[in-house]
Amino acid sequence: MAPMMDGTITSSPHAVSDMGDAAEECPVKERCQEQREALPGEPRCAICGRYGEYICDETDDDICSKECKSTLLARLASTQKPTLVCNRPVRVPVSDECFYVRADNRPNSESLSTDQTESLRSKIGIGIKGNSVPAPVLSFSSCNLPQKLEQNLESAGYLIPTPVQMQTIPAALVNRNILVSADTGSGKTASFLVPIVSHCSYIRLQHLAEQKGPLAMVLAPTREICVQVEEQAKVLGKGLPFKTALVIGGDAMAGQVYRIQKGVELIVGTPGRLIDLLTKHDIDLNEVSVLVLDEVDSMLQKGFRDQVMQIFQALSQPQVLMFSATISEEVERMASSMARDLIHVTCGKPNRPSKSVKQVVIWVESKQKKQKLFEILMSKQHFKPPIVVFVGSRLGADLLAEAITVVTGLKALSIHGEKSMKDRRDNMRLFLTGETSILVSTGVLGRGVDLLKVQQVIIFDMPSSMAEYVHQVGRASRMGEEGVAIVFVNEEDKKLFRELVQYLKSAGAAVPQKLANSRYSVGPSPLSSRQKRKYGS
Ligand SMILES: Nc1ncnc2c1ncn2[C@@H]1O[C@H](COP(=O)(O)OP(=O)(O)OP(=O)(O)O)[C@@H](O)[C@H]1O
Repeated sequence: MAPMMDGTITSSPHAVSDMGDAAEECPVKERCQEQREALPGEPRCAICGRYGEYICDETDDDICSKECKSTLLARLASTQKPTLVCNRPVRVPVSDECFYVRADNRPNSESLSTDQTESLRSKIGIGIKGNSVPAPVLSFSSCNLPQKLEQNLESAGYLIPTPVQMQTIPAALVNRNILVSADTGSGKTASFLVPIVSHCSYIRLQHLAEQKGPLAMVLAPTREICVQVEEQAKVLGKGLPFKTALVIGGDAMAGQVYRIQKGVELIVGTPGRLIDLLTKHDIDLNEVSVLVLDEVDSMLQKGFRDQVMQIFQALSQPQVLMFSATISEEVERMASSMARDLIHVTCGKPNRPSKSVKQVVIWVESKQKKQKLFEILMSKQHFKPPIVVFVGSRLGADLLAEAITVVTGLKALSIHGEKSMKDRRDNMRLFLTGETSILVSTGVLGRGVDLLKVQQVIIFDMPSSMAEYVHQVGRASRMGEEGVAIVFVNEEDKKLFRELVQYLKSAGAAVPQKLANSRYSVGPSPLSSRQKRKYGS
C-alpha cells in the first residue's frame, strides 16, 4: 500500500543512543502502524506523532516509517508544485461555515498536467479506463470534505487515503459513475462512504433536498457486510447531518421502517429485505442520488440480479458506484449498461488473491481433512489465532466447530445463513473481541467482511469458484498486512485445478505434487469455456 518509496531514511540519533545496535539492525519500518508510540521526551514523527525513529534524508524531519516519509514528501510537493484538487465547486453555507474549507482558502488550486497525473497513477498502482477521469489525490484534505468528516477520518486512524481511495474519492465527488476492482482489504468501503457522507451532509446543510427521504443507498450481498458498512458510515458521519438505516433480514422490519420514516440519509441493506420493505411500505426514494453495489459481481449474479435491477429501476438515474476484488468481463458489460460514461478503476492485480497473503496449498483426502485441521490447530508453529475456517455447508460448519472444541479443547463457534441474526451477531462479537479465537464459517464471511485481527484462514472446503477463493483468501490480510491461507485440496476440487495452479504459480507459491501432476491441472479444464466468459482469456 505504501506508495513511492525509495527507502533512504536514516536512523535518528535518539534512536541509536536509546536502542543501541538493535536499532541499527532493525529494518526500517514500512508502515506507520508498525511503529510504537513515542515516550515522553522522545522524538515524534512529523506526520503521525508516533516514535520518530528515523530522520527524513530530504527534509531532516523526524519520521516513524517509510509511509510517513512519503506523506511528508507529498505534502511538501503539494505546497511547491501544481497540485491535485477535486473539481467540485464548494459553496459555504453561511450558518455552517465550520463544516467546510472555503474554496478560496485551499492551498491546492491548480491541476496536475496529464503527464504528472499519469506518472502519479503508475506510482500508486492505479489503472483507469474512461473519459476525463479526475486526477488522484494524495490526501483527504485535498478533497474539500466537510471539516468534521476530515476529523472523523483522522480519529479513525485514516491519515492518508489508500491508493484505491486516492483515485475513487475525487471521481465520486464529481458525480461520476465508477466500477472499481481493487484487492481485498485495500479500503474500498471508505472509497464510497467518504463521498456519500460528504454528499449527504452537503445536501442537508444547503437544504438542497425538498423532502427528508434517503439520499444514498448501499446494497451488499450479506447481512454481515451491511452491518459493517453501516457501522463504518456512522463513524465517518458522526457530528454531521447524516443518519443511517440498516435494512437486513432477521431484524424487525417495523424498527427499520420507523427509522427511515423519521428521516435518514443513507440506507444500507440486502436487496431481498429492501424490496420486501419497499413493497410493503410507502418509502419515498425520489431523492436517492447515489447507489452503491458493494461486491458487485455477486450482486449482478443470478439470484440477486433481478432484485438489484428492480431497486435500480425504482430510482431516478442515480450515480452508480460499484466495487469488488473480482470483476469479470461480463460484470463489466452489465455495469456499463447500467451507468453512462463509466470510469473503470483497477488497483492491484484484478481477480487474483492479495499478494500479502501466502497461499499454502495442501493435498488432503476428504476423510483426513478433520485430522489435518486438528494437527494445525494444536501446533504451536502453525496455529496463528484468531483464525477463520471456511467450509462448504451449514451443517458442516456446526459439526466442525463442535468437533474442534471437543478434540482440541479450543473454543470454536460457527456462522452461517441458517443461524438467527442474534446468533450471527453474538458469534461475530465474541470472535472480534477475542473471546473465541476460531470461527468456522460458510461463504457468508467469505466476502467483504473486515475480520480485523485475522491473519490466518483455513480453506477446509474449496469454494465453488475461484472468485470466492480470492475473497476467502483475502480475509487473512487487511491493508497489506501479511497473512496466510492454508488451503485443503483433493480430487473433488478438480474443476478449479487449472486456475488454482495458475494462481499459485503467479504468486510464487508451492504447488503440491499431486495437484501439479493431475490431468485436470493442465490443458482445458472442465469449466474452461464458462470460466473464459467469466474472467476473459
Ligand atoms: N485510509 C485508510 N487508512 C487507514 N486504514 C484504512 C484506510 N482505509 C481503510 N482502512 C482500514 O483498512 C481495512 C480494510 O478496509 P476495507 O474493509 O474497506 O477493505 P475492502 O477493500 O473493502 O476489502 P474487501 O474486499 O475484503 O471487502 C479496514 O480495517 C479499514 O478500517
